[in-house]
Amino acid sequence: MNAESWTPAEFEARLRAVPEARYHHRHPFNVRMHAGELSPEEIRRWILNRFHYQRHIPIKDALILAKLETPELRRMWIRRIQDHDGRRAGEGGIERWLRLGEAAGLDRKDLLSGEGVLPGVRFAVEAYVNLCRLGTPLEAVAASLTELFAPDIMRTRIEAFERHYTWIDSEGLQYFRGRISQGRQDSGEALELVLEWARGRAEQERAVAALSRKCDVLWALLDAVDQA
Ligand SMILES: O=C(O)c1cc(C(=O)O)c2c(n1)C(=O)C(=O)c1cc(C(=O)O)[nH]c1-2
Repeated sequence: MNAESWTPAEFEARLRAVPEARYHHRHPFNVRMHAGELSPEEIRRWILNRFHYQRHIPIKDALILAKLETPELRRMWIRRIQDHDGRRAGEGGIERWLRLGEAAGLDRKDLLSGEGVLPGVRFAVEAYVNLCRLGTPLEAVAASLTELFAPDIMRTRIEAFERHYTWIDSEGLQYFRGRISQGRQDSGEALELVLEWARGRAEQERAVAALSRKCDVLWALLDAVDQA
C-alpha cells in the first residue's frame, strides 16, 4: 500500500529539517572560518575552489530552465542565470566572486584557469550539475532549497570576515552582501514550486532525498578543501 502524502505543512517541515541538520554551516571548515581561525592560505584555497562551484551554478540553472514548460516558469528561473552572469560584462555574481578573489590576493587569471581546483571539489560540483541534468524538475528545484539557509550563513560570513579577516578589503565582500536578498528570493520561489509540484508521498520523498544529496555536495566540497 502507498504511504499517505504528507500535508503541505509536514512536507515543508521535512524539507527544512534536512539543511537544519546537515547544511554546511555545521561543517568544521565553516565553523573555523566563522571563528576567525583560518590562515590566509586556507581562505584563498576556499575562494579558489568555491569559484568552481560558482561558475557551474548558471550551467545547472540552464539545465533546469530547459525542463520548464511555461513562459512564466522560465521567466522566473532565468533571473538566476542573470544574477550570476550579469546582463553585461563586468557585472553579476561571477564577476563579484572574482573581485573577492582579488581582494584576498588571488589573480583572476588563476581563478579563471581552473588550475588548482581539488579533485574532490570537481566531483562534488559534477554531482550537483548531473543531479540537475538527469533529475526531474522537482528534484532539481528541491536541491536548490539549501538556499533557505544561505542568507543566514552569508550574514555570519560577512561579520566573520569584517572582524577576523581584515586583510581582505571589505569591498571584496559584495558577493556575499548581494546573495542575502537573492538567496531569500530564490529559496522562496523554489519552495513554492516544490510544495505545488510534489504529488503523493513518493514524490515528496524524492524531493527530500534530492535536498539531502545537495547537502552532501556542499559537505564533500568543504571536506576536500579542509583536507587539502
Ligand atoms: O556560500 C554559500 O554558503 C552558498 C551556499 C549555496 C547553497 O546553499 O547551495 C549557494 C550559494 N552560496 C551561492 O552563492 C549561490 O549562488 C547558490 C545557488 C544555489 C543553488 O543551488 O541554486 N546555491 C547557492
